[in-house]
Order: sequence, then structure tokens, then C-alpha cells
Amino acid sequence: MPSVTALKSKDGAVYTTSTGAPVAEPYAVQKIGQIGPLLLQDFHHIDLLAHFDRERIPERVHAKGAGAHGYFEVTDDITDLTCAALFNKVGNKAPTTVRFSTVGGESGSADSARDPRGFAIKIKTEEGNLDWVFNNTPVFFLRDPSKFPHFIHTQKRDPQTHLKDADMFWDYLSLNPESIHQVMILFSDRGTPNGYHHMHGYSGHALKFVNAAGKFTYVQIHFRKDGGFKTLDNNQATKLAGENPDYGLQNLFEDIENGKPPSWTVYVQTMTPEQAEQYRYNILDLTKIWPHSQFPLRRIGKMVLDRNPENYFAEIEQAAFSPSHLVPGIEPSTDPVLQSRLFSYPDTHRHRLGPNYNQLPVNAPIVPVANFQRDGFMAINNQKFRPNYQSSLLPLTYKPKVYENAQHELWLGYANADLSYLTELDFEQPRALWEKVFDNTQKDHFVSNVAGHISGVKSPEVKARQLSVFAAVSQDLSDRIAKAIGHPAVKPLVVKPASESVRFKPKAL
Ligand code: HEM
Repeated sequence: MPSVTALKSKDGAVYTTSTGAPVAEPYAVQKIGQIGPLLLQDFHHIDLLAHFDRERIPERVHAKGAGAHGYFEVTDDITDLTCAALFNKVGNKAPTTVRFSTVGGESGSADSARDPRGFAIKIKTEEGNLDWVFNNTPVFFLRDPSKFPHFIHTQKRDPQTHLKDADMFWDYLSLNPESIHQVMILFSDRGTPNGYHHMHGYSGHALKFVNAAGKFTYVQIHFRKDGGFKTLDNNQATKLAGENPDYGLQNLFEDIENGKPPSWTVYVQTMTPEQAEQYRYNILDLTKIWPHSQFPLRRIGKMVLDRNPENYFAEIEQAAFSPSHLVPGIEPSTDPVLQSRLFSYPDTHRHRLGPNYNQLPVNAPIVPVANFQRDGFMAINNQKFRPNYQSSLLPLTYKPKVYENAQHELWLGYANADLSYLTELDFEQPRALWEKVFDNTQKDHFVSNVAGHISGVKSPEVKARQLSVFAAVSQDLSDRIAKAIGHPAVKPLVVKPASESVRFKPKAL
């Protein structure tokens, strides 16, 4: 066999240590005599092993993913809604990186798992990075952020057996019935998207767009896949999980490589603060959608993914998305789940990637950064000679910010308190899915998908409790699942009437 060391590099690259010193033989190890031991002076060998020992970084929640680069383009004038520099002119284009993901599995798990999909977007604008860290479903399992670690633990592995566990999965969901809307979507065929890039993306949360006059509007953002979304049924998803667990990753890479770049048309639904105060559902509650009939989609842009990463780890694994990476003109609402997320993501980035994660090339803004942060591990851009304190000798420019709507804040206090209550309002939208949206095939699939999963539950209390949650959506739905798993019919969970919602109280003051 010819020696690889005898070949010539095509691009002139010479084999070196990490300090750039050329090395003649990559497998050579310095040792005493023919049989060793090895020598401590062998920097090349220690360099190799010590780096290998540190190759793994912590997996993120949403550990398995796929990503690509492309651009976001503004297609419509929305300067009445936001003063964000990105949107100041139709035709503006900004470089964009996206990472799609599953949630519950590890980095090697199957792309076709029944699981929500993450849809994380980083748009590099002339006023800094704008991250939209979305999912493929318009709602979420909870509206109380303190439940999130509990919830995620039940989707991951049991602390003793280290197995996925149907009992803890349904124990959590049945104890926290506000999850039912997301459960209805998760166990439909939408719970198993066909690959990563044939799906829509949704903000779920209400965000705020603020215009140049300081007036804000609540928005929900929708990325709608051009050509529509595609799903797998349970049988196809299970088969793919065995035959090609990286199906979604491969598909995205090959479509881009073969000149079929996926694209999305981007819309907003808008709601004024006054409308929010009157609206039937609490807009800080991300277990609810805003019906399109009342809040129609307004087009704002398009996104195209047309470039694969040249290096997956550097460009996708190290990408750090956060709902708090925002730009002037786009702000968070006071939704407490969103508020908690604003903290949680950069906190995990500092742990996962280090304090200077925003200096890594994939995360670095396209505009210069000027502030008083310095040093720490991996300070790639340490701002040269710029003073590291607020200096009169070399001052910075400060851009003023407009706005506030103090009146609306009173309502927000009640709206946040309202999130602790479970009322009949929580079952209206899931019921509409069962009664009006699902056709007969979708109903059959839903019942069989839930039955297949819940029949693995050992605890009789957990099974009965989740059936009572389904019965609160529809007795017919609960009875069909009960029949499929050989369980007696269960009565609906008793919940407070819709009128007990407290967020309308300010009007009575
Ligand atoms: C209190 C609620 C939540 C908390 C505390 C939370 C926390 C986290 C954390 C710590 C990560 C890992 C980030 C990283 O290591 O880079 C993550 C990933 C992610 N989360 Fe959440 N999350 C919450 C709810 C949500 C919701 C409601 C959505 C969607 C609307 C969402 C979408 C995502 C996505 C897409 C990722 C993957 C991002 C990526 O690809 O890097 N999360 N979440």
C-alpha cells in the first residue's frame, strides 16, 4: 500500500502541529529506543491527544440538528410596524444561519422521532444579530417557565434506568393539562415532520414590533415553507428511524448541494395593545394561537437556505441562538416563558461555548462591536486599544431609544397572574382541532399514535388522568383512545369556567 505521506497536497497545505510547525510523520511518536516509554518533550503527540481529550462540548437541549446558511430578504414595507434597520427598505438582504433540531433525543438520535422541531434563525443585520428561536408548532406545552426543566426531564431519560419512560412522560402531561393543545399536534402526523426543511416555523410567543414613533404592536411571526409542509405517518417514521436515523440531516444537505435550496415566505399576525386587552385568549399564553380569520397574515419577507456549512462543528454546532439577541425595533413581550428564555440561552451558551461565544465566526455580528467587555477564555476580538471603561478620551456614540405605553402595563400585571389558572378556555382550541381540523384519517392516526405510546404506561392513575384530559377536549376522543388500549371510559377533568379568567379585571377598576 502506498504511504499517504508520499502524496502531494492539492491546495499546498502542509501538515503541522497546532502552532504551525511542520511535522514529517503524523503517526510518529518520540520514544526511548525501539520500545519506549514515550517522551514528554514530544509536543506533536501531546498536542494531538490533549486536543482529542477536549473535543466534546456539552450537548444542548435540542441536541440533534441540521443547519445551513442563506439569506433573509425584506419583500414588503412594514415601517409602520417596526423601525428595525433590517426592515427600513424593501429589498434589504441579510446573511442568515438556521439550525433545525429535535428536542428529546441525543445528538445521534433519529430525525424522524415524534417530537417538536426547533427552527432557530440568526439574521445578521446592520444593527446587530436578530435571532428568532422558533419551533415548528405555533403553541407550546406550558405557559409557566418554572415547569420547563420538569417537562424536559420527562422527555429525556429516567434517572435510574436511563431509558425513555412512558409513565413519566404522561405523568407530567396529565398533571399539567394546559399541555393538551401541543399534545394534540404532537400526536397527529405533524408530530413527525418529513425531514427538517419541509416544515413551517412559528414564534409561538407574542413579540413586539416598535415603530419610529415609539408605538408598539404585538406580533406572531410565521415562516411558511414554500411548497407546503410534509409529514410522515407513524409507520414511515418508525421505519426511517431504523434505516436512516440521519434522514433529515442528509436530505437538507443534499437538496442544497443539488441546487434545490429550500425557501420560506415570512408573515406576521399583528394585534394592537388595545386589541390584546379585549381578546378572548391571553396573548401572553403560548398554549394558544391567534386565529387567522381575526388576525390575518401579513407578508414581510422571504428566507432562502442556499449554502451548506463547510464545517458542521464550527458553523452549526457552535451556533448560539437566543431569543434575547434582538435589535432596536423588535422587543420581547412580557410572556414569562419568553422572559425566562431571554436569560436561559446566553447562560447555557456561556457554559457550552464560553463567555466569548459571540466572537466565534458563526455568531459574530457583521457590524463592529464596541463595549467594555474584555478578556476571558478565547477572546478573539478583544477590541484592540479601545478603552475598557467609559472614557472621555476615546468616547463611544450612544443611540437614543424611543417609547413606552404605560397604560397597558396595568393590564399586563393581570394578564401574567391569569396564566396560573386552568379554565375551559384551555380546551377550546384543542377541541377545534379534533372536531373541525382533523379529517377521519387524521383522527384515526391520532388515536393510534396516542394509544401506541400511552399503552406503555404502567401506572393506572396516570392513564386514567390523561384520558380525563382528553375527555375534557372531547368525550368521543377519550373513548376512542380508551377503547384502543382496553381501558374503561373516563369522565372529563373538571375545570373552571372561562369567566374565571382574571386578566379582564383592569376594566372593572
Ligand atoms: C422556559 C422555557 C424554555 C427554556 C428555559 C428553554 C431553554 C433552552 C435551552 C437552555 C436551550 C439550549 C440552547 C443552547 O445550548 O444553545 C434551548 C434550545 C432550544 N429551544 Fe428552548 N427553552 C424554552 C422554551 C422554548 C420554546 C417555547 C421554544 C420555541 C418557541 C424553544 C425553542 C428552542 C429551540 C429551537 C432550541 C434549539 C436552538 C438551537 O438550535 O441552538 N424553547 N432551549
